[in-house]
Amino acid sequence: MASHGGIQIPSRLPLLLTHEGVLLPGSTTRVSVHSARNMQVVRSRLLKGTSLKSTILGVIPNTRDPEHDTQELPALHSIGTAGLAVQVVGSNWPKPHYTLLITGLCRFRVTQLLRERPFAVAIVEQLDRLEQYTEGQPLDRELRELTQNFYQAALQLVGMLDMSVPVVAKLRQLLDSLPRETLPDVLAAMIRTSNTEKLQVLDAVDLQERFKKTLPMLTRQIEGLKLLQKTRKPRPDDDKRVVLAIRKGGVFPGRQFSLEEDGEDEDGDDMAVLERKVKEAAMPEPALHVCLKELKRLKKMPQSMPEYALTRNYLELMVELPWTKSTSDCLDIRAARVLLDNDHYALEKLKRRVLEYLAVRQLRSTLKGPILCFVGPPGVGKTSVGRSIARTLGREFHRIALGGVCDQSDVRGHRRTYVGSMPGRIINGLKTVGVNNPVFLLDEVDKLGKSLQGDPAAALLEVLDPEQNHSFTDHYLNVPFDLSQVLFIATANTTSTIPPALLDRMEVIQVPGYTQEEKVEIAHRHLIPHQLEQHGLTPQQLQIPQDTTHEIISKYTREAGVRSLERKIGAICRAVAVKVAEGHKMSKAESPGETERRVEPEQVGKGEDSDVTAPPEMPIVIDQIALKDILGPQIFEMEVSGRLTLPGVAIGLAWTPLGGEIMFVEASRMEGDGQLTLTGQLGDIMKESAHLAISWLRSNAKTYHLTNSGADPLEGNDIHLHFPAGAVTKDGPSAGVTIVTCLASLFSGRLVRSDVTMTGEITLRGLVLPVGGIKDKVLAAHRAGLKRIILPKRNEKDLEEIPVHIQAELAFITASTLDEVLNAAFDGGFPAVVITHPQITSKL
Ligand SMILES: Nc1ncnc2c1ncn2[C@@H]1O[C@H](COP(=O)(O)OP(=O)(O)OP(=O)(O)O)[C@@H](O)[C@H]1O
Repeated sequence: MASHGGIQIPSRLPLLLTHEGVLLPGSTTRVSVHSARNMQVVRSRLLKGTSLKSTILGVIPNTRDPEHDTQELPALHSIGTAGLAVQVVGSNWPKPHYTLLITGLCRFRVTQLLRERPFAVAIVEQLDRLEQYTEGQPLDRELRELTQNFYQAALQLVGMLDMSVPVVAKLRQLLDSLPRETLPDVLAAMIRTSNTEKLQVLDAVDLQERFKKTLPMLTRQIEGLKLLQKTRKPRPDDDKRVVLAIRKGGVFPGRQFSLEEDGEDEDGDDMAVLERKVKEAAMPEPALHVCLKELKRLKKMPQSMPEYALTRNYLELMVELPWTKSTSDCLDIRAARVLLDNDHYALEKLKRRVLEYLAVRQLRSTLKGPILCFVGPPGVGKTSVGRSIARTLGREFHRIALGGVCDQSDVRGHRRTYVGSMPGRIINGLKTVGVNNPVFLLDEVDKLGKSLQGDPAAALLEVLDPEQNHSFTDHYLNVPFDLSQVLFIATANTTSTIPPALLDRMEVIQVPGYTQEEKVEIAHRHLIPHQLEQHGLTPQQLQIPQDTTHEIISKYTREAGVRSLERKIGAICRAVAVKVAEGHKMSKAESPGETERRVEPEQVGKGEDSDVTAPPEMPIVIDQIALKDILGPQIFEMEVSGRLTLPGVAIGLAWTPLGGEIMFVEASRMEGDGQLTLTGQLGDIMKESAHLAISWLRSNAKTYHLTNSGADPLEGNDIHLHFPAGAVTKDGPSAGVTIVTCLASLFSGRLVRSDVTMTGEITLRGLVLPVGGIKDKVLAAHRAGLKRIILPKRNEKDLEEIPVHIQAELAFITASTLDEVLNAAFDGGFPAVVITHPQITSKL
């Protein structure tokens, strides 16, 4: 039996014949066992044997053992490696086989093959004679140098491997602890070498020769790694890693790149990056303090913990917030005026107020001013004026839609203890714009809701209050953020539903609806060019004359703003775009008849006939017929005419958040016992107005001849008052005069003038009090084609707001008493029998 450094292999060894891979001493490899002979070795030696000796096999490389017993054993490689089978794994699928894990012990030479079946057994001679080292014999100089060079190269190689510092340190330790003579075998097994090369190493029985054979393989590997590193793109934080490595004392020759294992590596990196970002975010002291604390916690947390992600998200938000980042204002009032004028037609009052506001801000260079709140019907340009303000100031713009928000945490965020907690809309907005002085448009403040989750309006109070908002604390952040540089603008459709405390902090600027003419101008200056651009059309392709715009406005839209007008123009553009794209002619396209009249007469008859592939005549001009083709039959009609043909109907004017409206009031009388029925979804104030009106008429019935026989017109009668469009809730006192007029018409049997409309609150004594929303109401009357408007006398001043050309088309009658109203509402007046009769009042 041969011996070597404590390893002693039996002189008779069962042979395992392998054909893939070469087992070298000092390394461990997996060997797949399929062939009959090898299977027998496993079964009889490894599975049955119980001694350590039986687990030592002679592994002969490069031999394919024949599948069938009949076939002769091929010539065997004379040198093999004695190996210790440390693990046997068997499987029956797809066919019975074993996988062995074998550790190479030492070389041997086959001296005599004892038998071939059922497995080969040979007498062997242990080859590795390494006593020179272990027994302290002096090495010859060449071998010593070789060994030293090899060791250095091995160190260099380990240093170049892309592994974490601890792994490299371990490898280094291993290199130091191994006897030097084993290094060629160990490293040849580790590095990228072919089977032939490994076979050469195995065959190099002489140690010196073995060093000589393996050293070039090692240097080749080092060169290869160097090349790889050169071609590899340096990562942005490579420098930092090297610095980190130096600090940790982990410098290895040739090692310049990553020092950590991949997974750990990225994480460690990320942490460092995050930490750097936290320090660079220029946050105020309290926020920085919290961040550093969280960062410390995060470093200790395993990634699998749910809190890890939460804390990380928090930190990432904190570093993204614009604590000190801001844009510089570039306000030039003259330029602002031009810009506002260019962006918006009309809106004079609003633009004037905005300019004043900006001018004051420029002079005082402070933000502590009122918060502007634009109140008006939808589509009148409130949002877009807000956007223009941001542009004039050169600031970022962000719109926060508050419609339907009924949870405090929408504004102020959720506490971080909640799963899925988020910051509120204010902080989110700041993160989006990335600066701390944007223009925030709080859209639809009047539509804030309330719920069990707290009142969002209360949270907004803090946001909007210049005294408090420098330390606004979002629940998610849990540290104050200075909002004092943010310019807040609010919009609403009505002030009535804005919480009073919020309204108190804002300066309301009413934005009334547009007149027909203004809408036409807006359409031609802004909406049509914008829609053309949106649809990829040019004015050379599509023209919409002013008459057509008038038609669209009066027949297809009924709104105070211009939003649905814009949509209709969009619909026209789409229809034309299809025609342009198809190459069809708009005129005599496919079908004769109406379609052929879609263009102006001059374009018809220019040889278009049935040429469907020819491009359409440019520009395509939308006339009334083309309009009907595209938008369909008109949607709205002047419904006034025809409805005033019976006594007991009058037209009033109402103000709604959507603008002014004309409102019909109908009354009918039937036999009964003096009951009053009111229908049409009326609010309390409206009901009171109805009762007031009835009372006044009853008390004045005699004066105006409203009864046939008795003193009370209600005697033996029930009265039903109806306000059509019952789906819409109506409230407010301004229908008082209309109800009186309607009932007066009913009782007197006279028709109200068909061109008259009115508004005004009444008192029991017959006085007419002023009401709001005059401009919107007048515009609605004008839209509806009514010519005569009865207003409370004290509202006369509001007429100034009405454009002159509209005033010219309307007759305004101002009244301070109901008597004046009735006289103006009926043709030929509404005379009282004895106007100054002293008994009238005494009858009350
Ligand atoms: N005076 C105007 N000049 C030019 N364009 C206008 C004007 N008024 C409104 N517009 C245009 O009308 C469209 C609707 O306006 P915007 O969205 O600002 O309405 P809004 O008043 O904010 O409505 P909402 O109350 O529904 O939010 C926009 O495309 C806007 O450019």
